[in-house]
Amino acid sequence: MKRILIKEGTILSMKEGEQAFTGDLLIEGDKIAMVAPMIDQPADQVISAKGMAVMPGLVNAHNHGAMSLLRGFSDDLKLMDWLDKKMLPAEARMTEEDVYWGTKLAIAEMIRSGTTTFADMYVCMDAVANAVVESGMRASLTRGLVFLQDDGGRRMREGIDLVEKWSGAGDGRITTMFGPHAPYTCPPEPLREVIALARQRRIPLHIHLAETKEETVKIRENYGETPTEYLYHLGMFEHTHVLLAHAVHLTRKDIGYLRGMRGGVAHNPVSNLKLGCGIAPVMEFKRQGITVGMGTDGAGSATTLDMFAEIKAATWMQKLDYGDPTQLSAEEALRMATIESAKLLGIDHEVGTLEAGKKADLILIDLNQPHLQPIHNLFSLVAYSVNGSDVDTVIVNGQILMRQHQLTTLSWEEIQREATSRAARLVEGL
Ligand SMILES: CSC[C@H]1O[C@@H](n2cnc3c(O)ncnc32)[C@H](O)[C@@H]1O
Ligand SMILES: [Zn+2]
Repeated sequence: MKRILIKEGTILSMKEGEQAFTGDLLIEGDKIAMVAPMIDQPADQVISAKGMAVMPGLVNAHNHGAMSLLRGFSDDLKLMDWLDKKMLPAEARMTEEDVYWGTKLAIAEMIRSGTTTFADMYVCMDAVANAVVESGMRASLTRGLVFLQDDGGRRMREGIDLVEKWSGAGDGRITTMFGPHAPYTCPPEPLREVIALARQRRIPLHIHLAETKEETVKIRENYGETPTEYLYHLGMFEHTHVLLAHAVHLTRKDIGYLRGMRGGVAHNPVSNLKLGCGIAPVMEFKRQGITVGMGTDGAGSATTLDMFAEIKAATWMQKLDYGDPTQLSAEEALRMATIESAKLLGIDHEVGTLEAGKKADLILIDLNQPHLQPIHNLFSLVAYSVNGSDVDTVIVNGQILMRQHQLTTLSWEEIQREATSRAARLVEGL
């Protein structure tokens, strides 16, 4: 079993109530064996973390990885126009191979900016899973289910195939969910079916909820309810772990329906800002004891997959919304991007904090840079001043995926070549 010893780092464990301290961390195989001020043990590889922050890898709780091929193709549109007129036509041209290379492009970007786990909702999930297995990343995978046209059950079958074929693959790095896309693309009957299936098989659900005002108007026209009430009355929040992406437009009563739910909300601040969707009631969710994690959404809307940008945006949005800089502190935002997101994915027993017994998913951030000195408070520095490009080293499941900014499991030249030509073909004439 390989032993990696990380020496003299500034450790930000993200354990509740623990402050940063100078110390060492020992990895044995795929797990953290010890975190302490000084570890004097033999190791196969010693990494000096002097001048570096050592923290849990970031957990991106909502993404559509292969949409990185559509980054920058269509901006400054309303969500429904952006989706219906631009994204869906381009996605209709996507082959399995496009999804594979688009996902690899996303994974390369995520590793380079310190993300070690991502939740992905997309199509051609064999391609996504292969990209995850080969890269060494950790992921929660979902086949997105749009039920607007009858396809004879093909999409649902693909969702079940994903769960049966890939749960636990990649040495346990892959978990799966069922993914009804959104209230406005899922009528009651198929939604009831997928909820029943999730309950029967004990598989979580991943769904977009109340992202725009237009969605609330449409669902009221169709069903006479808010999007949250619609899901609640179909029984989605009973006995099922649910990951709700966005959750921007909820009434007080809606938030009440979520109280006590399993799972929680994946907040996507940059996408919400860029598409002008609104500000999610993050502080109210937290007050009601609802878990709130963080994601980027796809690069087609967020434009980058840098979770450090999301952390900043999340805090700024709450401060602005309340006109009060004490709202959503640096530490709270960092918790959302690590342990709270891990809870949403149902893997908080494995990742999200640095402690003995958990999987060795961690990042080293180079603090020896002008914009990261001096160091008064590490939570503040990491939340407000660090950028994704400051991440030096990334380890997932005990495997080094990036060392001194160099990817070790992926060929950037190959990804760049494939992504460039495929992206051009997807958008030609659209
Ligand atoms: C059927 S796979 C997932 C599906 O979701 C689309 N998508 C990407 N971003 C968003 C968003 O912000 N709201 C709703 N749907 C979104 C993506 O284009 C795929 O078609
Ligand atoms: Zn999304």
